[in-house]
Amino acid sequence: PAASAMDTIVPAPESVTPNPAADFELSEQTAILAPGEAAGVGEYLAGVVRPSTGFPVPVNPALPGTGDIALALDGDPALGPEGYRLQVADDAVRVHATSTDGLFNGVQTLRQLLPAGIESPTAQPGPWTMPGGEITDKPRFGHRSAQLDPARHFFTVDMVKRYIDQVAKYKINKLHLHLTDDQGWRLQINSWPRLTEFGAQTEVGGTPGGFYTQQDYAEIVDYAASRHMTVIPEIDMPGHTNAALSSYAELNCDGVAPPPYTGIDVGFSSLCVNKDITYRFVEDVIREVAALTPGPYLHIGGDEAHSTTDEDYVAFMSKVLPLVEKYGKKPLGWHEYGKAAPQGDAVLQFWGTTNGDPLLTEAVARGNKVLASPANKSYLDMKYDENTPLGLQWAGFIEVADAYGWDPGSYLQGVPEESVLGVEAPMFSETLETSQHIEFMAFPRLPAIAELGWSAKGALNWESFKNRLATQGPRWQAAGQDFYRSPQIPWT
Ligand SMILES: CC1=[NH+][C@H]2[C@@H](O1)O[C@H](CO)[C@@H](O)[C@@H]2O
Repeated sequence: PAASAMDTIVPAPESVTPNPAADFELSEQTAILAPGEAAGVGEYLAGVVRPSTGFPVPVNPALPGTGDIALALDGDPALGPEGYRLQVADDAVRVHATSTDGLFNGVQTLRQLLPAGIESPTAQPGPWTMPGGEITDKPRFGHRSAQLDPARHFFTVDMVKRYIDQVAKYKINKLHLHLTDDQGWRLQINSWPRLTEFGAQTEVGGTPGGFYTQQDYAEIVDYAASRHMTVIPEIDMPGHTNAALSSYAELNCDGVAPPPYTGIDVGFSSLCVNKDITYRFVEDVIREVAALTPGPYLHIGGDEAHSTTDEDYVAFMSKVLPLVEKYGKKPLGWHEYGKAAPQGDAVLQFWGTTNGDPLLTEAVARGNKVLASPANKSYLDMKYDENTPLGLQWAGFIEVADAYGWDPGSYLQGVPEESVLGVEAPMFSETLETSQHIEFMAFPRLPAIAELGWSAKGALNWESFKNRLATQGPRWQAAGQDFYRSPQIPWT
């Protein structure tokens, strides 16, 4: 077991210096001091500690005083855009950063220094003691992403917010939403209303589907931003488009709309590459989605276009990629779209079960970056083992040690670390319907992927990780969040 709670942080910080003589006790008198722009993070922290301690924990703009937790935007530039310095002394706690993102990351570490009960939504007995010492920290990769698939099974705005809060604890800073697929179109597009009026009616298994109005989507974007997370919307094309094709007969090459699809096969649908209306459709969708998305990326999918010839696929992508740029976004796509040789600032998301692909080497040569999400390491919808009641197994079983046992900076052949944008943990929802399902599959493997994205290469160590991960179990229990009690972890 760790000597100090300072040695249990997930993801592993860059440097930790415990000082047992300087424990800090959060008390009835503690205030959070958060001047100027730091106020938002101050209110967030107060929202974490008030319910479980029962203390008032006011948030003040005043300068630091004794007995207070102070958030200050006076960080050393060397901390970078997301780094922080956390100092815990017996009379005060300080978080220093160069940005509110850095303060937010420091607060995620600070909350892990408090006992597990701090995560409870109801008042718990104290004492609320934090171990003394100092932590200096910043991420290895700037892109650390979690993906949700509301297309196969629809997830409400509240379910998405719940997952945002759960993954933010591990310094995930991107949320990829797989908004469209064969089984459902989940985002209202004003210029093509039947996409949701008709195309959102159902889901895998034939149960009622659902969709996000543009206001719902804006609410998700704003909530994610309040957790310092950027939303990356995915409009999957030209394959995985049965929901759109069933909504508009004219989008089909033969002018006949297929019925809504509630199975889990892939590769049977394709937009009609040779029709002009296809590109009016795509441009309208990209225009509306880009206008709703403050973040820099728009994910255009591109996977499993088995009903589109390679020639047609390249022709399609060659017309669509300029539209992404036209509306001010950078293209992200599953790595097959490398066939269309996207320009420099495009990103290929690798989802293979091998150590790379020639398309990645070609992409690196063009100056593209690669987002690492190998399906046999990072897919949270894979079963843990043959007994897992939920999930798929096409990429193999993924236990926690598998999810942790690779280095994103060197795993992909022909992709040097400087070409790796970061990591993502996809979670496709063919078999997942509820928040409990999401939590059971995401925890404890999501924190493993989060550590691979955040911690220094030299800090990646299974013995250390599994012991630190073990201390997260009581925190998830306190929060009323489900997780899989992997036999690989010495749960505390
Ligand atoms: C990028 C990608 N395309 C496929 C593949 O991942 O596997 C997923 C299930 O694990 C499936 O839902 C998805 O449609």
